[in-house]
Formats: sequence, C-alpha cells, structure tokens
Amino acid sequence: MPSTPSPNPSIPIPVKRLPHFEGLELPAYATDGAAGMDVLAAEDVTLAPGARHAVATGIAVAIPHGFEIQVRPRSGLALKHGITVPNTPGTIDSDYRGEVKVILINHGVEAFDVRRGDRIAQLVVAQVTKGTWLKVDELDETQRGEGGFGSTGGVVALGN
Ligand SMILES: O=c1ccn([C@H]2C[C@H](O)[C@@H](COP(=O)(O)OP(=O)(O)OP(=O)(O)O)O2)c(=O)[nH]1
Ligand SMILES: [Mg+2]
Repeated sequence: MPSTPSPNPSIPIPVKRLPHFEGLELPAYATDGAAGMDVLAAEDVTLAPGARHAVATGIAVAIPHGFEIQVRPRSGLALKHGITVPNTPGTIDSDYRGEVKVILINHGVEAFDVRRGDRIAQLVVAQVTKGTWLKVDELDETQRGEGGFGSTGGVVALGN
C-alpha cells in the first residue's frame, strides 16, 4: 500500500521586497519534496575565475526566533560551472534585517555571467538548538577518544 507522505512542517516568514526586487519572484521550492527554496539574483554580475561576490537577492526577512535560513549552493552550478557558496551553508540569523545576499565564488576556469532572475542558490529553513556550556574537569571516555582527522583510516574501504 503506498504510504501517504506526511506534510512538511512550515512556518510563515515575513519577507520585505526591496525596490530592486521589482519584477522578480520570491524564492520557491522547485518540487514538493525540495529541501530548499531556489533564490534568484537581483543583479547582473560577471564572476571571473577565482572571483567572488555577495549577490543581491532583493529581499529582507524576519525569521521567527528559534529558526535560521541556510544558504546552500546549487549542485548543477557547482558541477557544470564551478560556481559555489564559499561560506556554505551561509547563515541568515533570525535577528538580521538587512538584504539577504548570496556569496558566490567561481572555482571554474571560465568567467561566469550571473543574470538578474537566475536561480543562484537555495535557502533551507532550519530550527536552531542552542547550547549552554556545562563546565567539567573531565569528559567521559569513548572508543574514539582524541583520535580524529583520519584516525580511523584513509580512503580505502574497511575490510580491504
Ligand atoms: O551568506 C550569507 C551569510 C550572511 N548573511 C547575512 C545574514 C547574517 O545574519 C549576517 C551575518 O552573517 P554571519 O554571522 O555569517 O557573518 P559574520 O562574519 O559573523 O558577521 P556578523 O559579525 O555581522 O555576524 O549576514 C547573508 O546575507 N548571506
Ligand atoms: Mg556572525
């Protein structure tokens, strides 16, 4: 029997469309199951190889307290053109009221033209769990202990 997909939880997010947003669409989920909303560039910019730029989106948001928006790259742009988000996932704080910008970097070998209206990245709404420090003198023992950074082996599969 096919299972009925449970609806995604969804929260309303106040969004302000800045003057240069004129004529663009709000970030939107491309499919029902998409994790991120594709966000459009609100400006034209050419990225030379190695160059980076904080690309305008034309929107400002008031994310409800306890949530954040993560700015993630689009895999198609990364694979085909080497265009990615150097600070991925970019963090939009709930108390930020400035314009949402997407930092793009060109890791490709050719210049890349971002055109106004292009879908340049995706925005993922996520819940934030805050931590508080519990000061201790000793930590519990684990199998890993202080091993890290490749301590469990290299790229060869376990068992080989
Ligand atoms: O990709 C991004 C990353 C950040 N921001 C905005 C929203 C975020 O709330 C603010 C600060 O971002 P972050 O904390 O990552 O940068 P910072 O270097 O720590 O700056 P700040 O001292 O302002 O927190 O900048 C964006 O618009 N796009
Ligand atoms: Mg910060």
